[in-house]
Amino acid sequence: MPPPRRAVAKPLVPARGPIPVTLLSGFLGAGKTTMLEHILKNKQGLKCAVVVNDMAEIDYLSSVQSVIEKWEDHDTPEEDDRNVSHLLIDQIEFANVIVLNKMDQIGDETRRLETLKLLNVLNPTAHVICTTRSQVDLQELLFTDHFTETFALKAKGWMADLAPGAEKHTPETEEYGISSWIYRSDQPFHPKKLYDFITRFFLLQEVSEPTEEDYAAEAAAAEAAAAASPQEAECEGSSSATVGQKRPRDEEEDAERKSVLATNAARMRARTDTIGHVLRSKGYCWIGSPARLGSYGEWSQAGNLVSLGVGGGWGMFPETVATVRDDTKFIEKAPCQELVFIGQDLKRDVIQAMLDACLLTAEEQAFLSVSMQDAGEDGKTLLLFEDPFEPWSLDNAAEDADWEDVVDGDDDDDEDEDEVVEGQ
Ligand SMILES: Nc1nc2c(ncn2[C@@H]2O[C@H](COP(=O)(O)OP(=O)(O)OP(=O)(O)O)[C@@H](O)[C@H]2O)c(=O)[nH]1
Repeated sequence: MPPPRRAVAKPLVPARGPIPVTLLSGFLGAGKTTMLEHILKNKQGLKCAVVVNDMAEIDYLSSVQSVIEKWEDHDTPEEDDRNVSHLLIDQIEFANVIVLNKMDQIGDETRRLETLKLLNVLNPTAHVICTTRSQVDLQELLFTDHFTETFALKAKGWMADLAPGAEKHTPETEEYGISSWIYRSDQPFHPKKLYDFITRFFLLQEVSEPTEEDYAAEAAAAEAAAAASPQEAECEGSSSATVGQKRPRDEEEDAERKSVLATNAARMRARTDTIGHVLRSKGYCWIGSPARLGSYGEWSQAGNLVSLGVGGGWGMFPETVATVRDDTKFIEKAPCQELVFIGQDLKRDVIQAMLDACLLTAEEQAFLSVSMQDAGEDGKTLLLFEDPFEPWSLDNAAEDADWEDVVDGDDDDDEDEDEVVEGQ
């Protein structure tokens, strides 16, 4: 009698055609190598080539179970333009499949559901798979044919929230206190008040496009460093006599780092106590300085860090992606505030009241309108309110916008150019 025929698994990938690519990313220790081994040992006839891009310098060890705490504790803005929180959130928002590994490490069912809920709010369209030792059905992971740029853009929960009519879909009940909420206003912020709000609760990282001068300064610095390299080499050599001892510069850096961490912790406490556990906020803001009125500010917060910089002119406002089909489109947008807040036990009323208090008062707005009307084209150079933010590079942004359209004018002839309104 012939031996029974062994069942041969159906290959996942067709013999011909383009080679499918799967991008696997995650923090150190998440279980990527374990997953790769699982993939490479597959019994489904799947032949895989692996290209590794090791980002070992990002010193981060976390299972997603502890994501909430890690977001708060490991912000290191000086080491990476995007801090660890932003990196983690970018990965979650971009993914079309999220593998939540090390489930054996999550003993608490509530914690598990809380994490799943959070992932769903951050990225409502991703397929989430819970695994232990990365044991995932490869059908769910590879060759899914899910990726399109539109899908990746749409995946961002905050963008879906900003889409017209999206609020209707927000569930009334908030499981585990995790929710998203939008702050909106059609009035500009007072720059100093907004700055104070941000720096009371977060670390602020101002993002600016490099200018021609920045490039020139960078090139000059590189040239100077190259010219000075023999001396530097000498210095390095002499420091070998003090092996094992910390150089003064290291101590200074340590002290600075400790101070950043202390500030971080204090702001996190203030934030949680006052406005709730804000994990993510993102959107567009409008700042009432004459030089900024024609541009929207792009606001992106994850954990302790708020990144803020000029996004573009209001005439080039990106259409919310939920309405985008194949391409990114731009629309004319009336200047406004649209900030999505995602978090746990958000104190919406407090955030609403505090941000409302950052808006220009009716009196300030009238003063702004009149001053700019009177100053004409020079209005953009007026400094009407204290503005601690770094100047925005308007090369690619507000120069294109018809900034005068965004300010109501009247016939009052107040001509106090360059006047700073004290105490406002
Ligand atoms: N308890 C538990 N341990 C796991 C699980 N998955 C992986 N591990 C272990 O976690 C450690 C890290 O796993 P790796 O697969 O090396 O993680 P990685 O993401 O490749 O790590 P890096 O290469 O450092 O980025 C190893 O000791 C694994 O055996 C799991 O589901 N549960």
